[in-house]
Amino acid sequence: MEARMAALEVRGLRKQFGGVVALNGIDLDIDTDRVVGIVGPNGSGKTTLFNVVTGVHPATGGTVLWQGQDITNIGAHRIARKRLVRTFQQAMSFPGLTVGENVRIAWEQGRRGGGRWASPGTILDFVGLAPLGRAIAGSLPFGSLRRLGLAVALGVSPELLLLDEPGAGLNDSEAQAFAAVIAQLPPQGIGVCLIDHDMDMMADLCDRLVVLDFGTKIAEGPPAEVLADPKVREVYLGPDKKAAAS
Ligand SMILES: Nc1ncnc2c1ncn2[C@@H]1O[C@H](COP(=O)(O)OP(=O)(O)OP(=O)(O)O)[C@@H](O)[C@H]1O
Repeated sequence: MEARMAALEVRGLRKQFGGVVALNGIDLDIDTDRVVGIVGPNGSGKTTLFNVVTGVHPATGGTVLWQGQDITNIGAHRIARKRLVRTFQQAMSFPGLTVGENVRIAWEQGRRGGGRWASPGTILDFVGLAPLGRAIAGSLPFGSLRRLGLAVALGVSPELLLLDEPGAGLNDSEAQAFAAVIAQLPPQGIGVCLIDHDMDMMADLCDRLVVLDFGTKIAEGPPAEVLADPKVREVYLGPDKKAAAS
């Protein structure tokens, strides 16, 4: 029987910035029917992984396959057109335009080659921004701006969405509401891979966690299993505190 391929297959991915090895041979499979979380301490290579997979930075070595095609180093715009889309920590939009106009621009881009949304309004409904469609984007409170960032990313009809710290800066109830929207993406056929430091949210939301440390994958699996792994506890708590906590 032929082995089934994951939508995104990362093999031996390496990235060096001068003498700094940010990614040290990462292997990763990601499907589009799941929420996969990437966690790890500051500087462990999470954002660099997103940047290299989506062509923002060239890889130093290794390969990235998307739907069976080698997309390593083909450039960020070509990768985004293949519906492998990332968001940045800073929500992006045209601040002088309305919320609806921002989403329409992305939706029109996504419609070329067959978008999944019937109209910009369906995206606004999905992310809970419909009542704010006529508001000027630049005037939105932070929580709504985050939703707009998601709506714009969804507008281009991703099959896999890479979200970099979507919960950063949100209060607890905003983060919970945002997580509830993210959880609805895989049932719509949109896979999610996200980076976040909020371990409670990640444990609730993710089907699988991948843990990076110094550019190396040190653990991967269901959240409860991964968070109980002594290697992971050591990375987060340190060897002394791990002993005290156990
Ligand atoms: N553009 C760059 N130029 C030089 N070094 C970089 C660059 N981007 C990342 N690095 C280095 O690569 C390593 C991994 O950084 P990265 O931002 O990927 O970590 P991270 O896990 O996303 O961290 P954080 O949780 O703080 O966002 C760090 O040592 C960082 O200083």
